[in-house]
Amino acid sequence: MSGTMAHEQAVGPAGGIPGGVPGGIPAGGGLQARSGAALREARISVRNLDFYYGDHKALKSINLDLPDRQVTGLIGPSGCGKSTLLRILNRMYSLYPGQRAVGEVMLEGRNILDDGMDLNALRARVGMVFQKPTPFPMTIHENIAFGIRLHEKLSRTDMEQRIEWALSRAALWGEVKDRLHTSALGLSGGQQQRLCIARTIAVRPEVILLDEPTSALDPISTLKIEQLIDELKQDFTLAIVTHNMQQAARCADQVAFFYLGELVEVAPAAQLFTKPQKKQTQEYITGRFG
Ligand SMILES: Nc1ncnc2c1ncn2[C@@H]1O[C@H](COP(=O)(O)OP(=O)(O)OP(=O)(O)O)[C@@H](O)[C@H]1O
Repeated sequence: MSGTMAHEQAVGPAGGIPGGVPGGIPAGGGLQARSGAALREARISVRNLDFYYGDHKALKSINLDLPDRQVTGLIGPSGCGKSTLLRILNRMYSLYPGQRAVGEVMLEGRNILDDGMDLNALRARVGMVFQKPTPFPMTIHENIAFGIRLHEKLSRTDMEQRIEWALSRAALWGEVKDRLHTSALGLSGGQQQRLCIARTIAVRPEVILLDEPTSALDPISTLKIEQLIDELKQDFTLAIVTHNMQQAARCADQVAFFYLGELVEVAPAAQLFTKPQKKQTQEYITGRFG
């Protein structure tokens, strides 16, 4: 992902291997997966999806539903295709010639892979937050207003209300309300990541994609983002890529395990972590391979 990431971050509308390393789950022990609610109806349905980087087929026949206003965790070893899947869900890959998706990604009855899809509108509906916080080099206020202006024309009052709403939903308002017109680059890493989440929320998306959103953050900032994810699912459908299985267990209602471009297993989090159906899943979550 790294080579293309800076470009993708700039155009965003609003925007290891765990075996034996932190994030791996010891066999049979210690995991508190969300045992929660039954999975809801799909907000996004992926059907028979293949993806190509030139001749390289990076995803093979993926079928996956993202349940409405719930969190789907995407896990699997490095290079298995997790980030690639996220980049398909808001057509980020379309920025690059030679990258191609075949199949269906249905959002509200429409295949977003269709040629006629309005990509600007799609990226407002399906927002993305990246691994490294990526505030624009402008004020906190402008960081939020910039994305809104790409999609909507709001009166001054409505704009101010929307900015406050987005920062509040991202659990940042209290910390920044007195410094809205100072540079976003003066915020801590964790605050910057919440600002990026606020920027994504500000255009009122239906779906929020998070690509390892806490891997650059300290444990306290990580906890805040995880709490935020839990709150955001009241209104938004979320998908989170993570290498940290405890994080997947804490945050996700449903977990999908990928390996070598294939979706090996998808299940409610508690089930996947306690009773995986596939040997590869079992081996991965217990840190026996990566
Ligand atoms: N721009 C690219 N051009 C060619 N191949 C790519 C490109 N980006 C990713 N790939 C390949 O596609 C496959 C899936 O990569 P992807 O980044 O989706 O994996 P990932 O599971 O997100 O990995 P990580 O956890 O390390 O971020 C890998 O084989 C990778 O080398």
